[in-house]
Amino acid sequence: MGRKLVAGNWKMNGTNADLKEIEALGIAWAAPRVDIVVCPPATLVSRMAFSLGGQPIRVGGQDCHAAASGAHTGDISAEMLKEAGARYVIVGHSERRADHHETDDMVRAKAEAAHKAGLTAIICLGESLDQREAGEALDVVSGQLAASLPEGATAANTVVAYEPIWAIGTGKVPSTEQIAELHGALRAKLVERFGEDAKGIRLLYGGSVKPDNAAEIFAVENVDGALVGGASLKSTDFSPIISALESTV
Ligand SMILES: O=C(CO)COP(=O)(O)O
Repeated sequence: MGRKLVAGNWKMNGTNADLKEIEALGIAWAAPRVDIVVCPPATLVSRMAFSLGGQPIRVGGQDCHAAASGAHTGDISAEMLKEAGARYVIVGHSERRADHHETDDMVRAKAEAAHKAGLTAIICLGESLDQREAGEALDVVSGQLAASLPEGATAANTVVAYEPIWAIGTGKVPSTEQIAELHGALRAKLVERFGEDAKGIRLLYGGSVKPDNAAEIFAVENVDGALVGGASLKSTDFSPIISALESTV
C-alpha cells in the first residue's frame, strides 16, 4: 500500500483570504507521514500551489473536462490543472453527477484525461438514501466502480472515494460496519479486475468526516484515508483529522 491520504474538497468555497489556512497547514505539516491534498476552486489552484512552494502538501482540482482543449466554454482540462500546479483531480463527485448530469461514462473519460495529463484521479462513488434504504447500496456502488474506472487505473494514478450521498454535509455517518462492508467489497472488486496492484489503490471514505469521528473511521479495515468537505476549510479542523490518520501509521 502507498501512503495513506487525506484530501480536502473546498467545493465552491474559498477566496484569496483563505490561503492563510493553507499557510497554517504548511507550517503544521512540514513532514507528514501521510499524503495531504487540498482541492480548492479552480480560481485558487495556481496561487495555492505557488504559496505551498516546495512543501509536501499537494493541490488538486475538483473536476476536469475529458478533452485536452477545445470549444467547451466554462470548462478546464486536466492539462490546464497540471500546468497550474495540481497533482490530483477529483472526478465524479456526487454534486457534479447531480448538478451537471455526469454519467459513469463521462466520469471514466475524465479519469482517463487526468491520467493522460499525469494527474492522480480521485474517483467518487456513493449511493443515495433511497438506494441505501432499498438495500441497493452495494450494487449501486459496485456498478459505479465498474463503469467509472478506466482500464489504465493503477495504485499510482487512481484513488477511489466512497461518499454516501446521504452522509455529505449532513452530519450523518454510516456505521463502521457499513463502511467496512462497502470498502471490503470495493477492494475485492478492484483486485478482481486489476490484480494485485489494486491492493495499493487508496480507498477513501467521505461524508461528514470531522475531528471527533475521524479516528473511529480510520480504524476501519480498507479505509486508507478520507475525502473531507466542510472540515477541510479551516486548518484547525483539518489538522486534527490529519493527526488521526497519522496515528494509524
Ligand atoms: O463531499 C464531501 C467531500 O467531497 C464530503 O463533504 P462533508 O465533509 O462536508 O460532508
